[in-house]
Formats: sequence, C-alpha cells, structure tokens
Amino acid sequence: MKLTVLATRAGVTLPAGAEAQITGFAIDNRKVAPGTVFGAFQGARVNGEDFIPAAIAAGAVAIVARPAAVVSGAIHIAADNPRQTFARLAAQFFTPVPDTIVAVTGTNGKTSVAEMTRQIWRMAGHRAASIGTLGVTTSDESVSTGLTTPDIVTFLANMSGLAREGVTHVAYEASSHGLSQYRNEGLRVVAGAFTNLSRDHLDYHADMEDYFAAKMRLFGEVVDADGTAVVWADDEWSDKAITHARQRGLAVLTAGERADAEGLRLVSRTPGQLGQVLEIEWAGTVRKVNLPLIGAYQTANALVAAGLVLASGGDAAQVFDALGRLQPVRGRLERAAISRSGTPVYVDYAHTPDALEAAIAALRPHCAGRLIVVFGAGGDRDQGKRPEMGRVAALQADLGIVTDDNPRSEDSATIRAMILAGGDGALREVGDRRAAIAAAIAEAGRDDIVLIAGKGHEQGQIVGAGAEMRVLPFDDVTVARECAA
Ligand SMILES: CC(=O)N[C@H]1[C@@H](OP(=O)(O)OP(=O)(O)OC[C@H]2O[C@@H](n3ccc(=O)[nH]c3=O)[C@H](O)[C@@H]2O)O[C@H](CO)[C@@H](O)[C@@H]1O[C@H](C)C(=O)N[C@@H](C)C(=O)N[C@H](CCC(=O)O)C(=O)O
Ligand SMILES: Nc1ncnc2c1ncn2[C@@H]1O[C@H](COP(=O)(O)OP(=O)(O)OP(=O)(O)O)[C@@H](O)[C@H]1O
Ligand SMILES: N[C@H](CCC[C@H](N)C(=O)O)C(=O)O
Ligand SMILES: [Mg+2]
Repeated sequence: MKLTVLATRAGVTLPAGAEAQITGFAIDNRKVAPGTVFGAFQGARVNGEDFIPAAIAAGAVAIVARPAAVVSGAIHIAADNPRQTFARLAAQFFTPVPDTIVAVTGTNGKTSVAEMTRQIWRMAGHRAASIGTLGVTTSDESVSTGLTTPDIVTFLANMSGLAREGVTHVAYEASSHGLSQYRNEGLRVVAGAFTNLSRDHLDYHADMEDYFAAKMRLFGEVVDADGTAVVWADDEWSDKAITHARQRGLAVLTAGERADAEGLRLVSRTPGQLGQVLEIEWAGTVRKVNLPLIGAYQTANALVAAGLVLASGGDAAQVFDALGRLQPVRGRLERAAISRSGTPVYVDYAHTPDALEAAIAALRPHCAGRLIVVFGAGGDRDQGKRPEMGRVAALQADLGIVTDDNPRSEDSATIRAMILAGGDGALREVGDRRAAIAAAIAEAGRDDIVLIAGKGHEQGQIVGAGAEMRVLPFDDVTVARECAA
C-alpha cells in the first residue's frame, strides 16, 4: 500500500514528495522488514530513537519520530506526538476491522467487563471477541498476548485478523498504561466504559489525578465523538468521569444504585448461595435477573457490560436474558476446589487494596466460619499499595497469609515485609506460594473459606528480570486442587 494513501486517509502530513510502498509497521527495530514504517518512541526504559539507524538498515522506509530526531536514509514523518501519529497511520493499514468496537477502563473490573460484554453479544448471536489480560478471546479460543493492552501493532493486527475471521463485535480492555502510550488508537470506538478508580500503578503515574487523567483519555479522545460513555455511578470518581464525558459531548449511560433515570438503575441485590438476584430498572421497567455469579463487584461489572451492549445497539430483552446466563470469568472468584475437610477454595485476581477488599466482601456472606486469605504483591509495581493490602487483609480477613506473587527483579522477602508492615502484627508469613496455599487449606475447617488472591488466571511466577528473568510454571487453581486433595 502507498504511504501517501495511508497518510491522506489518516490526515497525516508527509514531507514534500515523500512516497514509498508500505509492507508493514513496527515499533521494535528487531521486527522491521523491508518496506516497514518504524515508530521511534521515547520509552520508560530506552529511547526508541536510538534504534532508527538499525531500523533503516533492516529496511524501514519511513520513520515516525519527533521533529528533533535524526533520520537519514528514510522518510522522516515528524510528529510532536509520534505514538499518536504512528497509530493513526497504522490503523489505515490494518483494515478492515470489526464494525462494533467498545472499550473499558478503570482500576478493577476491566477484564471481567470485556469478557461479559463478549458473552452477552455471543448469546445474542453475534461473532464476538474480547481483548485484554486474558488475551484475545473468542468463542473458540483464548490466545495470550502477554500484556493487558498489547502494543499498537499487535492490537491493530489482532483487530483486522478478527474481522477477517468474521468477528463483528469486539470489547477491549484499555489499561492506563495502554491509554497513555497510545497502544489502542485509530479505530472507531462506539462506546467506552469506566468502572472505578482506586490505588494502583502509582509507580508509573505521578498521583491519583494523573492516573485518572490517563484513564480519561478514553472519553476525551478514544471514544468516537458521537459515541457513548458508560459509567459505573457508585464510585467516588464517577461524577468526575461523567463530567469529562459530557464536556466532550458524549452520550452518558450510568449504571448502579446511583444511576439516573436514563440509566441502568440497580434497585436491589440479594445474595444467594450460588448467585444473586438483581432488580434492575431500565427505560421505566423494573426487571428481575438471576445473576449466576457471586459478589457485589460482579454485579457492577455485569451492569457495565450490559450498558456497553445497550449503548452499541443491543436489544434490551436479549441483554437481560443473557445476564442470567453469564459464565464465570477465569480466575475471578473462581471456585478451584473443595478440600477434604469441606472448605471451598477460591482463586481471585485481586492485586490492589480495593480489589482485595471487594473479593473478601464478596465471599463474606458465604462464610459461616473463618475467611483465610493467601496473598502477596508483584515486584516492579507500585510499592505503596503493599502496606494498604496488608491492612485490608488484617482488618477484613480472619487470617491473612502473606506470600510471594511475581517478585520480578525485587527481593521477595522485602516485598513481603512491606505488606506485613501494614498488617500490624496480625498477618502470618509463608514465602513459598505453594506452601502458603497448603498451610491455609490444612488449617481450614468445613465452615471456613480460603481465598487465594493476586494471580487469578496467571500460569507462571515471574522471578528475576532482564536476562535473568524466568517464569516458573504456577497456576493457583491447580495448586489449590493438589493441596485440597
Ligand atoms: C512501562 C511500560 O508500560 N512499558 C511498556 C512500553 O515500554 P516503553 O514504550 O516505555 O518502551 P521501552 O522499553 O522504554 O522502549 C522504547 C521503545 O524502543 C523500542 N525498542 C526497544 C528496544 C530495542 O532493542 N529496540 C526497540 O526498538 C521499543 O519497542 C519501544 O517502542 O511499551 C513496550 C512495547 O509495547 C511494552 O512492552 C512495555 O511493557 C512492559 C514490558 C510492562 O511491563 N508493562 C506493564 C507495566 C503494563 O503495561 N501493564 C498494563 C496492565 C496494567 C493493568 O491492567 O492494570 C498493560 O496494559 O498490560
Ligand atoms: N467492579 C469491581 N470493583 C472492585 N473490585 C473489582 C471489580 N471487578 C473486579 N474486582 C477485583 O479485581 C480483580 C481483577 O478483576 P479484573 O481482572 O476484571 O480487573 P482488571 O481491571 O482487568 O485488572 P488488571 O488491571 O489486572 O487488568 C478481581 O479478581 C476482583 O478481586
Ligand atoms: N496488570 C497488572 C497485573 C498484576 C498481577 C499481579 N500478579 C502482579 O504481578 O503484580 C499489572 O501489571 O500490574
Ligand atoms: Mg485486566
């Protein structure tokens, strides 16, 4: 495809007389082939501009980079925001894409909402997919990409690949990293959702306002100008999110107890043994839904997913019917085993203080005895959340066992000590994750519940970094079953 054609469609200005035949796009010089457009970005670790000569040597014909970058031997597409310009150009190359695309952001619940949205569409007869932490998921398979929001080239290539397979509806997860690095851009997004905001990633974002601002790029720029913002109304940050959406001129669909008259209002929620009964008001009618999932947080996610489907043209009767048939999302309050002494053992992906509190609260109504939590915190991630997670476990659980998550480059004992410091002496420490899970299960009786938090669906434990990095096979669900047997 000709570069001038891509640039015209993307509204990108090229240097006078520039033309080339484009065969692909890359942001890593090691993936450049002859005819590639290379995006040279200043990163958190290294400066992509240092790889421009190597990219040109490998055959790059055009480089998207800051005006100040030095480019010789290829077309320099100079841009003040190279990531955005690169995304716009690439989006013209990776076509066609599915007709109906929606996105979800928020600290917790993105994966669950994206997955539930996909399920609701599928039950309505659409070919649907979700892209996020679980990978690219269709009715047939789930293929992991390694990151929640893949890099822009993988993301766009996945989108056009799905369209070629006949997928018409996609829900994707927009992490704050992804949003601030323009990892998903250039597509028509008909609706975007905001679930909630609480402490996470303060290693990457300067403070909560900065973190929130990164998320609000979704409403400010990514969702189409005539699209809809779906907002969970019962969060502290909801009103601010609604204000952002209205300022941009988006339609707003609220969900929750505090939803407005045009929204999905949660009238009542009654927890049961295996699920919960919801009364939801929509368009003046109150409907009853038997949600087959436990936990207040899954009600929130299900309603946000319903909002995304309604906002993108879904039929209300089908949506409410589908809510009653939702399948659990992998690693989100997944019941992994029942131990020999009769203790249910749950695996959940809670890895923030707020999520840990939500997961414990979800299980509390089902627990006549003690609630025992096994958890840790990832290395090379926000350190400030560690004592807060310790405090939540010490206060909300009956026994908290602090163990290793993914230590990455950090010393695991130091990470545990930071968590323990928040627990004020109330927490126990068992570093080895398998031993910690075994200890919790051995200790629990038939009225107790064990919650293993932090790794959810993950299949390995990441130890070390760089050349030393190893992923040791580890699956909480499998280990729970082995220890329960
Ligand atoms: C901090 C962060 O988000 N880093 C991501 C980001 O890096 P960056 O742009 O800062 O890149 P960099 O490594 O400094 O390199 C700069 C540029 O040089 C290029 N390069 C680099 C080396 C080389 O030899 N050649 C080359 O061309 C790189 O491709 C890049 O374009 O872009 C890279 C390419 O897309 C990502 O792999 C990398 O993810 C790292 C591995 C990561 O751990 N990210 C996590 C924190 C993350 O993004 N997590 C969120 C989840 C959050 C949530 O759900 O709560 C996610 O969306 O997955
Ligand atoms: N709406 C919610 N409110 C509070 N906590 C939630 C909510 N939804 C999920 N959680 C908690 O957060 C955990 C992760 O859920 P999920 O994977 O859906 O979120 P996510 O936003 O995709 O996370 P990540 O940032 O890792 O991609 C769950 O296992 C649960 O403990
Ligand atoms: N998407 C989240 C996942 C955290 C999962 C937890 N197990 C950890 O490794 O910290 C992150 O990258 O921060
Ligand atoms: Mg996720």
